[in-house]
Amino acid sequence: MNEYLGAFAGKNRKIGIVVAKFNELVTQKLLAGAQQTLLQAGVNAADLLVIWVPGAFELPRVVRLLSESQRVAGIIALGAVVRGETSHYDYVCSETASGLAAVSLHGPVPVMFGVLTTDNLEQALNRAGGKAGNKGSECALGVLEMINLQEKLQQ
Ligand SMILES: Nc1c(NC[C@H](O)[C@H](O)[C@H](O)CO)[nH]c(=O)[nH]c1=O
Ligand SMILES: CC(=O)[C@@H](O)COP(=O)(O)O
Repeated sequence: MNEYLGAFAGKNRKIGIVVAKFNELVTQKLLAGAQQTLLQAGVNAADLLVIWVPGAFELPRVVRLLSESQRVAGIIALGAVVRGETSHYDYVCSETASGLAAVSLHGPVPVMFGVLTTDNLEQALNRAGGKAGNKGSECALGVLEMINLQEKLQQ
């Protein structure tokens, strides 16, 4: 697990975790998975900056502000978008995904897409520490890898 730390270790650089409150039953589990994995990898708890937003649609703006703040070396965006009766789901998913992708592509730090987009709550829970793993934990390993890659490519 420590191989993920690489250039990150000993730099006291922070990792931002921006979490949507909507479907908090799920997103709390995603956050716990991300935090546990980062701590197991050797990141200090004091170097984790957790910010809550109302829903997934608000993730891109706050992630962009955090990215541009120069306070963190990488960001994990966490959310759970569960299909309802209308097309609202489609717009929330597409705009959240494209917004976060733009911040990761054009901003100064890597952004991990940890937003579940599911047809029902069961599918979401299965991906937040259930039988299909924990998307938050996956993003934690990914953000460390991306930080290290960026460090090497910018040397
Ligand atoms: N239905 C879900 C939402 N909807 C709320 C939006 O994300 C947004 O907060 C609202 O449209 C106001 O701008 N958000 C989720 O994260 N998950 C959902 O299932
Ligand atoms: C993803 C959503 O915004 C969704 O939960 C909203 O539900 P509905 O389409 O029934 O209004």
